[in-house]
Amino acid sequence: MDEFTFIDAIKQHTYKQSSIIKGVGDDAAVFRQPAQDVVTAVDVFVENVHFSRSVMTPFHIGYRALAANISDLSAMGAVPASYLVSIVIPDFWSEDELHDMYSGMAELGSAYGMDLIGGDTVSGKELTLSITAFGYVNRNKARYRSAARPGDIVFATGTLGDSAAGLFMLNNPDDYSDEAFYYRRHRMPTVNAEFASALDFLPRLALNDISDGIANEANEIAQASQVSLTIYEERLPVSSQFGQFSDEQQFKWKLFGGEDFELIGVVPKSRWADVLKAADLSQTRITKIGHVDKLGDTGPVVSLVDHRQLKRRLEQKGYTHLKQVRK
Ligand SMILES: Nc1ncnc2c1ncn2[C@@H]1O[C@H](COP(=O)(O)OP(=O)(O)OP(=O)(O)O)[C@@H](O)[C@H]1O
Ligand SMILES: Cc1ncc(C[n+]2csc(CCOP(=O)(O)O)c2C)c(N)n1
Ligand SMILES: [Mg+2]
Ligand SMILES: [Mg+2]
Ligand SMILES: [Mg+2]
Repeated sequence: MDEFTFIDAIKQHTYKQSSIIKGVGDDAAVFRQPAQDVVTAVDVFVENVHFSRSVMTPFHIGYRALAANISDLSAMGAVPASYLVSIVIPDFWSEDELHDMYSGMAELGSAYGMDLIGGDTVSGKELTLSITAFGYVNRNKARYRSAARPGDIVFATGTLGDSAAGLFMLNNPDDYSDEAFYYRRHRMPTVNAEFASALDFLPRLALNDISDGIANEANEIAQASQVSLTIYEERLPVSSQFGQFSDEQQFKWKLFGGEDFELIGVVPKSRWADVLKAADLSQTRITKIGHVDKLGDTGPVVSLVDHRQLKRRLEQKGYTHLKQVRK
């Protein structure tokens, strides 16, 4: 198989999105979307940073990479439409493994009516996958981190910490309950695109997707909106068997674990009932986890009220790349 046979094998022969004028097969793709705003995001996934072959099959690698991108589109309130895929492929990856990786993307992409419209294929030392996703949102309805105001409600979708728990369980097999559930939450995370776009009617809403851990994303909202946030530890939503892990693991995973691809949102109190209705329609679990406060004397702060009702600062830590000091 060479580069061109490979491209031929993974290319779609028809496109679901009517906006696509040219997909795979020329120097670039072309689409037209006159009425809406186009939302685009790119993320890169590197072997042994974002995934390890010991616990992820090629199918899962593809699936989760696209999930991370759809999650960013959801966090903007956009409806997913199409994606580009660039890969660096080591020699030892087989044709079947590559096709399985594309099947992982195609399975999730198809569920959201998305088309693969292009990409790039090169050989190299370490498997690296970069996906650029496109979505649409009604004009001026993209949801920004800067939309939070004092008095608003802070909420989260789904449950937190499951992906980090799943990764830990995959690496440290033991006698746990609900293993399959946690494995799946890590390998095939749910995304909240229907819920986010169902909130289109709201005049004001801030959203952020939880890729690095809610402590990080809550701080991003506080900084972008120039407000402070208070979050109650006891309200943080966790899965039914989460209690099987130590207190320390639970605390670390639900606040700093990341890769849950759930959403943290902020809405005016007066709109909470509308959010609950949209969540019900899209069968999304949502939980009120805190509120927005005025900017503190020292700037935007996120506080965590713990199970003993003690309030402390929730630092912006989580999964951060480039941590080492470099010149
Ligand atoms: N190398 C880069 N060049 C240009 N812009 C970048 C680069 N890296 C990140 N950005 C931009 O910085 C902002 C924050 O990016 P970041 O990757 O932290 O967000 P995210 O995709 O939501 O999070 P994550 O990657 O953890 O899922 C985005 O606007 C992104 O496009
Ligand atoms: C082998 C392996 N080691 C560690 C992790 C955990 N992990 C990697 S990247 C990331 C944050 C999101 O990344 P980004 O900010 O690049 O979107 C997290 C929580 C993993 N999944 N696999
Ligand atoms: Mg990113
Ligand atoms: Mg994001
Ligand atoms: Mg990150």
